[in-house]
Amino acid sequence: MAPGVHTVAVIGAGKIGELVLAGLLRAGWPPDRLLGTTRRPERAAELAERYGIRMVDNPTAVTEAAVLAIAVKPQDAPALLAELGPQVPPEKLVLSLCAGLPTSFFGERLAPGTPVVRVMTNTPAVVDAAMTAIAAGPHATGEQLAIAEEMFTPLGRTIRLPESQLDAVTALSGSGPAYFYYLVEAMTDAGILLGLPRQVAHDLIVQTAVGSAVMLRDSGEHPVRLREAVTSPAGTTISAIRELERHAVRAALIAALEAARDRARELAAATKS
Ligand SMILES: NC(=O)C1=CN([C@@H]2O[C@H](COP(=O)(O)OP(=O)(O)OC[C@H]3O[C@@H](n4cnc5c(N)ncnc54)[C@H](O)[C@@H]3O)[C@@H](O)[C@H]2O)C=CC1
Ligand SMILES: O=C(O)[C@@H]1CCC=N1
Repeated sequence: MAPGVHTVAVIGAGKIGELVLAGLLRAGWPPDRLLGTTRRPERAAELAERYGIRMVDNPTAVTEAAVLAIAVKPQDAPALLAELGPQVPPEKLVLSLCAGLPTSFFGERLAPGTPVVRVMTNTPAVVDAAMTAIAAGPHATGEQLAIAEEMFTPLGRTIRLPESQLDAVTALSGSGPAYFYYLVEAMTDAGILLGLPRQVAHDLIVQTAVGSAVMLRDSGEHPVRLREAVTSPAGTTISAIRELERHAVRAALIAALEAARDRARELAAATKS
């Protein structure tokens, strides 16, 4: 599919919506094939100026776009769908970028047969390094999944998964960048404790994170082997690893991701009350 064959409207152009619009423009989408909507007029003016795209109201987006990418917070989705759902003709493709909400949430609020594809991307989309998972809802065809894929592949990697795995994906890769930034913050603090200037500590950790990530991606080696190669007998690394184990960092990460998955489920459950 050539970029811009379909007009795409991002409904709720906040942080993620903006990343998608900017990424599609970088991928060659013509600005006149992109629309955005927001609640605040100042935000609409800012995006129109920054990207040269047309910011419209929600009903205009529904009329003019073939693909509606819903990027509001899950908590705002019920009100949005109450307003918009009855206006969406079933030949439109609805992409949900919302954490937690199953495609059935949209199915219940849209005309019967409207195709819905659930997408979970992440903020490294800003540097075309996103991880995006795509899942078909009941009425989405292979062709419609391919449209979602062709929109998100220029922003990084995409993977097709069953919808039942999307809450876990949200916990791992959707929220994932935050865990890495948290680790960088904590390791930078450690550098300060060890007497390094903050900027030096930051630069050391960022390049170490980039190098380690590229090695993980490109070497094909298991992370355990990569870690073992750093861990010399009676050396420095094993002393650090012993402390990580003593503080149950592995168990903390497992619990943290389980909590994120559970929160995704709660967000969906809250739309039923
Ligand atoms: N921030 C992240 O890293 C990720 C977020 N997501 C999902 O993306 C969605 C958006 O998240 P963010 O961009 O972080 O939130 P955000 O709050 O920055 O963006 C949401 C935007 O929707 C607008 N909005 C709300 N109701 C509207 C309506 N009725 N009509 C038009 N615009 C409306 C808000 O004004 C806001 O600009 C959420 O569902 C979230 O779960 C998914 C993956 C990663
Ligand atoms: O924190 C959140 O709810 C969103 C979804 C995934 C990343 N950020």
